[in-house]
Amino acid sequence: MGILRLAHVDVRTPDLDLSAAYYTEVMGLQQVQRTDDCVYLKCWDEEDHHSLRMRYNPRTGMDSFTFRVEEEDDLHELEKKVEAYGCPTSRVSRGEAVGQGESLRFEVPSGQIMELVWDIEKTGNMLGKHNPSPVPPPDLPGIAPPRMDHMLVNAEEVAESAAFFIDVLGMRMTEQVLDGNGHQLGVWLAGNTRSPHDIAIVNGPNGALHHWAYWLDDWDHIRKAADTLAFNGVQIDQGPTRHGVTRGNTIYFFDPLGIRNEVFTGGYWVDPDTEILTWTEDNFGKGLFYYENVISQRFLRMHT
Ligand SMILES: O=C/C=C/C=C(\O)C(=O)O
Ligand SMILES: [Fe+2]
Repeated sequence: MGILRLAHVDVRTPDLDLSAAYYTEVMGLQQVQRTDDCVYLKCWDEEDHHSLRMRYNPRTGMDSFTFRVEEEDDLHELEKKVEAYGCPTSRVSRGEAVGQGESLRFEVPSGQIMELVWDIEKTGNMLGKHNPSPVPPPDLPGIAPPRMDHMLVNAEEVAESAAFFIDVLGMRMTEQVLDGNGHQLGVWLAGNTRSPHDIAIVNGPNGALHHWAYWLDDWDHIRKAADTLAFNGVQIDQGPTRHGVTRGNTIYFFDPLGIRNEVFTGGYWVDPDTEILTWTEDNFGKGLFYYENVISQRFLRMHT
């Protein structure tokens, strides 16, 4: 019951061709559909219609992010809870969005538009369902991650936002960073997955997207991703390095329009009863970048 996992991120780009070229050739995603003003992309091991929608608009930004719920009825249950909290909701009917049926939309307390959906068009991964190969075709261009992993949004009031995701939407907190007064500066939240985070919220401007991340299967693929990024002249923001929070290995970098991407691997498994890990502000540097123990102004202040 409730929130299952991240489904897709919908962003705007002033240069659809450039963005599509980067996400197919450098990131190595599959372009699944193109309309007049939108490109739909997915990773090779994803079953859903798409995990990224890029829409032409003169201004770069995030339109919305979508989580999948476990059961059809969850949309109705969560609609009541979100309304009771005081966020107005609206329904997007079947046929209005490509690749999915009816969905529920609302603005989260930190200003981003969130969407919940159960009915997603399943187009299958690249391996098929009969005698599937364990690996994708060897000639996929670019980084070619198997799937999207998580995203991070900013909030001026992290605690208020975290309470919404936990108390109203029913997500579980796995880690948090507290300032000297015990106020949350960052929280890491999981849906019904074994991941240490499906979404994280860190202090910053309301409405902002900090990054979304693709999963890679091991640390060696992170190293190869760094080679691919450097070869293609992509601006690397941080890494390759390790997170203290989640224990994951990571690289952050920017797409051609300045949207931050991450590739991520490792991290631990969480059970529903795993205890919350807490970081103090004086260890925030290690929490984010365990080796460097310092967070750059660019990492803290650049958002989409
Ligand atoms: O302030 C940003 C914190 C980023 C942390 C992660 O991207 C992560 O844990 O995956
Ligand atoms: Fe991340």
